[in-house]
Amino acid sequence: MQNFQGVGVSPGRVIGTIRQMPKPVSEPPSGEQLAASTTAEDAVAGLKAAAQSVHDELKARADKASGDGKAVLEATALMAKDTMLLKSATKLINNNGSSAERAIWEAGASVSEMLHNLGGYMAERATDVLDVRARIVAELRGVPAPGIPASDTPFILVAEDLAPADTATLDPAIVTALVTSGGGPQSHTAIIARSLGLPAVVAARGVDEIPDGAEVFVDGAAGSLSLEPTEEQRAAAIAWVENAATLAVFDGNGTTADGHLVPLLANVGGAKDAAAAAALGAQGVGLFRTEFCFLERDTEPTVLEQAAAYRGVFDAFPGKKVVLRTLDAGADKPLPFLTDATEPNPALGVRGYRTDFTTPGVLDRQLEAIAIAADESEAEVWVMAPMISTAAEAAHFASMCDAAGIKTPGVMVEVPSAALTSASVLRHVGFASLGTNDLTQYAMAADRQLGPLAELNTPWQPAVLRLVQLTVAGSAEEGHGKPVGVCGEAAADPALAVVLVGLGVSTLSMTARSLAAVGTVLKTVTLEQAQELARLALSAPDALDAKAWVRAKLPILEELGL
Ligand SMILES: C=C(OP(=O)(O)O)C(=O)O
Ligand SMILES: [Mg+2]
Repeated sequence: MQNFQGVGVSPGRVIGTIRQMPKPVSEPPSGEQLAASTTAEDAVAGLKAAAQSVHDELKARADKASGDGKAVLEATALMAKDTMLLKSATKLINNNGSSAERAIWEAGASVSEMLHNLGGYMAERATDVLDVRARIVAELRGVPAPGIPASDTPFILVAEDLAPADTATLDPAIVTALVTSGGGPQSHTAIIARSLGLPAVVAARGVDEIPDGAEVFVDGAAGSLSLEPTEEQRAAAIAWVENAATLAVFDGNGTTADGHLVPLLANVGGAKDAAAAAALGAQGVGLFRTEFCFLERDTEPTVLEQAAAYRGVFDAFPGKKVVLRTLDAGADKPLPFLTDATEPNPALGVRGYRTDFTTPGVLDRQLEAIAIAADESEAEVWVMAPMISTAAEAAHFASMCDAAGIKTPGVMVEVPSAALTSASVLRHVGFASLGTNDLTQYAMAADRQLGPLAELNTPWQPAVLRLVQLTVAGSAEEGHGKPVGVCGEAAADPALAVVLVGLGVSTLSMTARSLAAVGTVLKTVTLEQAQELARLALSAPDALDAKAWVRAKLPILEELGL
């Protein structure tokens, strides 16, 4: 039995056969000409046939898909027959003697650029053209199409990493687990896998070499993949399915065994997520990532457009708390109307609240939109700014909220300086929410997207836990005791959630899929036991020990496969 070890990012135990994600299609060399044995006529016919078969394949998949995936596939299928694309490629073959591959590559680039420049809906199609040209080149070369392999039968997907666009067509009924050789635990792939409830392991070196069709056992909590599953592993996979019912529904009551209340909230990116989170029992929203409503936009949305988007989330939680985060543009979430794509070091650049320094006015207008939406809804709306570093910034943000008529301003604590000075930061605002994804990245100086740094980049690092403890202590200083929640991915790890409660965190916000698991485990410990586990984790010499020591004291995790 051969084992591959990575970092577990979403629990679940499954057995299945693997399919490797095809490598991205490489660019045909610039100036590549038709082969001597091929006429331009033949090349054009070959190109048309390849485009037709790409269209037919995508159309067949669209017919079977539903929801967002169906729409993406239908739009891409249509693009494969786009006359402008094929005409300009034909011209390059006939006039320049370009190879069919090179011709479609160049034609795709210019059509994509033209669509991009048109803006709005057309600009959204620009990436579809690039996807289609890569598929046509793959078809011409006779190699597998890029993207998630099409299949009618379930499989375990192995990839170097997933691009955000791949995840739109990820069907959890077909892909039963996800294992990547790259990607960090706070990467986009990891966050998506958790939100789909898909068992997932990242940064598992060597898995790219496993042949398609090999039967494997994946343990998403342990972060492992094993070839030739044992009888014990088969039994564990069956037990996971049986436990799934317990872990599917949260009873809407976050509490420790002795009745210490810890509201369990959801992280959402828009109205659809919010409705799903409400259905899964979320007690409110602890992080509404507003930039997710506008990731495709080149231009700033109007105040009314914004108000409508925010209203969609507020309306899913009447009478409940919704913590909205103002635009966190930059680094892993670029917004062309706010961020400078040429920054040499975007994670340390003008991102989050800092965009107000360089593009003043956008934040004021966002606050105006939030106030309109909050006025019209029954949700209890709290508003926080991302990437606050100093007490002066907190004070400035609070004054902006006040001017907009927003009553509960807060800050995200995700920069170590804010954690270390939380007493003075919190003096100006009503609450703080710890963003452990960025707090870890900045405390450990480790890019959250990078697979090779996965061991550094975990919120189990005692240094990160100490920053959490200091943030809570700062709030208790001077007796103001303002609430400090956690909305980073750390809150979705049931063992770490217990530690966070022990450190004095008052709410936990996570992908809605994790609510039931976190709620179930939290109910098995008293507040005093959680505090004891927090002390244990803080005393560990490193992240691996902190995690192992705490997990050893929570046998329910192993029982449920978490
Ligand atoms: C919740 C966080 O924000 P994001 O992941 O959107 O940066 C965080 O940094 O922990
Ligand atoms: Mg963050």
